[in-house]
Formats: sequence, structure tokens, C-alpha cells
Amino acid sequence: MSAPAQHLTVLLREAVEALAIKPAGVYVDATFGRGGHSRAILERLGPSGRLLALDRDPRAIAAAAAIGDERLRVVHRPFAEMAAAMGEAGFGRADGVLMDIGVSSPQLDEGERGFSFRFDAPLDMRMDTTQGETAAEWLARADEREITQVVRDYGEERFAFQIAKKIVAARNERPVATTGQLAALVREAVRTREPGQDPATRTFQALRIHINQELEQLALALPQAVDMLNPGGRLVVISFHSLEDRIVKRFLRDAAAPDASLPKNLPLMASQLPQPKLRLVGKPVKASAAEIAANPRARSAVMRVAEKC
Ligand SMILES: C[S@@+](CC[C@H](N)C(=O)[O-])C[C@H]1O[C@@H](n2cnc3c(N)ncnc32)[C@H](O)[C@@H]1O
Repeated sequence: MSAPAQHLTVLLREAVEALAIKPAGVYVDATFGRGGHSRAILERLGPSGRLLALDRDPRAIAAAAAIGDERLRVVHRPFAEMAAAMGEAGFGRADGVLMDIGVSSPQLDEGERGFSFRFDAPLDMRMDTTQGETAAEWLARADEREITQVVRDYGEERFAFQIAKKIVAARNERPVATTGQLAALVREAVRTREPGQDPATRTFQALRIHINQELEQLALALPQAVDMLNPGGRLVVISFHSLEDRIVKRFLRDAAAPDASLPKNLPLMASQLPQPKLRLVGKPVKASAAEIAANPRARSAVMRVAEKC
């Protein structure tokens, strides 16, 4: 087992400032990770403030025990269940919700989690290691068409069909059970090389998104976050690739627009029109050059902020 890895929090100051923390407010950190954002939120909260933190990874939950702060409640739950978690915590409505989505550095850097082709390890890839199917189990049962679709849609991989064919042919000989085996098959199937990128990168991203249902989780969580905010409460979302950011961008745009589904010629007074749920705050924020130099994983981060009307 590799040594526990650290997580360098991305857009720490920017995200916590965007939450516009009120000392007596109630906040939700939907992706605790190693608690970088949670610690900074707690620093700004007064004695009556509250923070609910969620993570689906049991190792993140174990790490939270080190904080020991009675204003913090930590729950092992996927963020698609954040409304239920908030109800059970009895915290009422929230003044801010932060989602710093994707994987943490420990998930990528602890080889035995099976997220990375940099280590040869069992092909697991589950954020929540207490339940669900591993990537190896899925690759053992999915058909060629399903594998092609996942690798193409979630990895935006041109050679998805060739990769799926290789996997299916290889598993007839022996199960594709390790990160090393999968990476080798993908490298054989991908005929072109992108500078500075391992050919296995896109396929690993695709499988991770599929195994953890990352896009479905996000789509389920965003409306819950908005519904549980108090008026004036902030929603802050940091995403790390274009598939996630597209979902966030469209959701915020639609929630910030008056209801476009109504026919334009309806004789409604302005006060009768359905009001937007959110107001967009500022432009999308990216990490500074200095942050990217210190933490290259910040390069792809995009933070979007909105306020409940
Ligand atoms: C980028 S890290 C968050 C890092 C954190 N902000 C920090 O500063 O330490 C993302 C975390 O979100 C968790 N996560 C991802 N998807 C999740 C989901 N659907 N529900 C709950 N947690 C999730 C991962 O397990 C991971 O720990």
C-alpha cells in the first residue's frame, strides 16, 4: 500500500470568498476530500455557524476525524443525496453550498485505488469502496458496444471502438484486472500520440466517470443545492473537465433565466412571470499562473458562482 497522499486544495481563497460567509450561517461542503475548503470555511464561521461536509470516499471521511470541531458534521454520502443529508442533520436551509467535484489527489496518487495508470494495481476506480462495481468487474461483463460508448462519450476518445475491441479480445484470454493491463491494451489500440499525454489518459477518465456515475451525480445534486439555499445564499462549483463544466454552465444559465418554456405572446404581467431561481455572480474563475505552477492539477479547474434569488 502506498503512503497516504496529500491533497492541494484548488482555488481555496477564491472559493471561500465566493461563498461570502456569514459567521452565523449554515454551509455545505459537498466534496470534503481532505478538508482544505472545509477548514477555511470553519475559520470564517462564528461559534453558532454550522458546516455539513459530505464525501462518498470512506478515506475522506476518516481524514475528517482529525478536525474535531463541533460546528462540523461529516457524512459519508454521495452528494446526489445532499438534501436528505441536510434534512437528517437538522441544519435547516443553507447559506452556501460548495462543490469541488472530481477526484482528489490521494485518490489518484494512492496506487491501490486503481484510478491511475502510473501504478500497477487492481482496477478498482470506485470513490466509495464500500459498494458498487469496480472497473475490472464492469469490463468483465460489459459488451463491446457499451465499452465503446463509455470510452467515446466520457473520454472523448477517437479510438474508442479499437480500445473496446482490444479489451474484449484480451478478456477472452484472461480478465482485464489491473491498471497496468488496461493501460497496455489502450496504448496498443491508440494509433496516434498527443504530446505530453499518455494514450491511456482518456480511457481512464472515461471509466472513472462511468464507474462513479459522476455526471449523473452532478445533474442530481445541482437542483437540490439550489432548493436548499436561503435567498442570497451562494452556490460555488469547481469542475475539472469540459463534460462537467458543460452541465454546470447549462444548469446555471437555465436557472438564471426567466422560464423560456412559456410562449412569448402570453398576456402575463411582469409580476406573473416565473422568476429566475439564481443570479450569476461574476465570470467563470480559473486558477492563477502561480497556483498552476505550484499545483499543475489546477490547470483545468473552472469555478462558477451563483446566488439564490
Ligand atoms: C477535488 S476533491 C475535493 C477536495 C477538497 N475540496 C479539499 O480541499 O480537500 C473531490 C472529492 O469529492 C468527492 N466526491 C466526488 N464525487 C462525489 C459525489 N458524487 N458525492 C460525494 N463526494 C464526491 C471525492 O471522493 C473527493 O474526495
